[in-house]
Amino acid sequence: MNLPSLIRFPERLLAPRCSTLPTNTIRSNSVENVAIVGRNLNFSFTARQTNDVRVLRDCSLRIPSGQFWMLLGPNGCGKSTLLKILAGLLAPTSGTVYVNEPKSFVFQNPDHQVVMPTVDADVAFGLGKFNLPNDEVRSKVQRALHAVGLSDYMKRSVQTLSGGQKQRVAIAGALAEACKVLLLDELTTFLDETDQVGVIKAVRTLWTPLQMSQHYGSPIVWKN
Ligand SMILES: Nc1ncnc2c1ncn2[C@@H]1O[C@H](COP(=O)(O)OP(=O)(O)OP(=O)(O)O)[C@@H](O)[C@H]1O
Repeated sequence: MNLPSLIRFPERLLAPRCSTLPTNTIRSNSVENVAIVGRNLNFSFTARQTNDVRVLRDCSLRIPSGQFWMLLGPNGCGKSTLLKILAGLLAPTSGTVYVNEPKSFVFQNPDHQVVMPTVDADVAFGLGKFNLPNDEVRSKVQRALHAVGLSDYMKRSVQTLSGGQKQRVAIAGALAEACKVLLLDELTTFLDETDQVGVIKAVRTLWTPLQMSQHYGSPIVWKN
């Protein structure tokens, strides 16, 4: 995959020099405001009946905090694969990757992600690991759902939602967890143009106070 042709607004791409840089080297080299670093990423799918499918070849990228980036490229060129590597769902065949934590990945198909019976329970699901008081969970869920325009859907069964609404519930779950990196796979699958703009505004609304109070930004990478 030719990465520079896929990422819009690149600030600086790392020169591909070494394919086996240890992760701790990336961490120590990374300046405070870098959220994603990938170096010389290679990835192949191993197929039994056909030759291995080589998807990524020496991909390097560096994404500073506080920016929206978009992966662009033709069908099958490896955009989802790269996002899954950044999300930690796939391990690269070689190369190194660093992504600021916590990070969230929103699947192309929200049915793979929206798992609880009601909207508010689903948004609260990821907060379970933080052992927060109920009031705080409720407040985070309300803020996140408000940000994605679903305040009136708190008690709705997720089965009754449209694809775009489910996608917004999945994004609300990621926002509620105050992730520092949000990876969105195919934002355009279910959301119409107005909803896409709405979601981007929502993300900015919810993240701006975080950026101001905690002095870090939150890059969003989404595939289009
Ligand atoms: N599990 C798999 N086994 C073998 N090959 C796969 C597998 N998953 C994906 N591929 C192949 O890897 C390549 C990259 O797939 P990927 O889904 O990353 O592309 P993409 O750029 O996201 O495509 P699209 O824009 O169509 O969603 C494709 O050629 C695809 O056929």
